[in-house]
Amino acid sequence: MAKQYDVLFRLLMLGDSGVGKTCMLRRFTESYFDSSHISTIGVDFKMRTLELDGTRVRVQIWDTAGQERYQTITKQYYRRAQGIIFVYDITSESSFQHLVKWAGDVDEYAPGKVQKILVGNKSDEETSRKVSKDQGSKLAETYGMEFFETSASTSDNISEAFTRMTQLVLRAHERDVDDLLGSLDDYLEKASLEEEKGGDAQKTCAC
Ligand SMILES: Nc1nc2c(ncn2[C@@H]2O[C@H](COP(=O)(O)OP(=O)(O)OP(=O)(O)O)[C@@H](O)[C@H]2O)c(=O)[nH]1
Repeated sequence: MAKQYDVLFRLLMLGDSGVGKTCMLRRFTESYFDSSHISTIGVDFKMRTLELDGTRVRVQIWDTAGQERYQTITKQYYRRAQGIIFVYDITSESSFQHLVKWAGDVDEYAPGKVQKILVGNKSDEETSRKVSKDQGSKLAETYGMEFFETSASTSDNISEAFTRMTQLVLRAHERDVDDLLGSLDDYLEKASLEEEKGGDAQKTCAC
């Protein structure tokens, strides 16, 4: 069966417990919002395929537990990620302050080439806001990241944030992807020639 995508990337969501990581992921992958909070245990993931600049990108998005007691487990996933989404809750000052810790952990455990964005979630809760948009934007600038305010509840900016994250990763790995697609083209050409000759060609494409 033909492969449904060209490349596979792994993204990781980090941030305090309750900021809305699971809800954001559900909104993006299943267009669904649940107002209950069931804490993630360890890690969980969901997939979605996007078509970007003519490339079919399959993203495997890892949702990590924000609770401290799972940190030993979640840190093991840092080094396998190509993109990291830092999330805080705009109604929680502490979740914003803790970003220093999350970013420090990533510097320690994640690969240098990893792409990062900053997201302030729950933008629908304007009346309970504790972190201004300006504060979020300035912190993102300090870290050299792009910044989004999102709402998993209303869906505002959710697709934009995940899509941009994926695009940044795709661009950072453009050369690898070009090499991969080039070898895939060679393979398909060879396979069709073999088919014409009645032969059989096989290749396992690991990305
Ligand atoms: N108003 C509003 N509530 C939200 C939003 N996103 C999440 N929530 C609520 O915030 C609570 C926590 O959401 P989760 O997605 O479970 O939080 P989490 O970051 O995955 O938490 P952990 O798994 O413990 O790390 C839930 O009650 C959600 O309904 C949002 O955009 N707006």
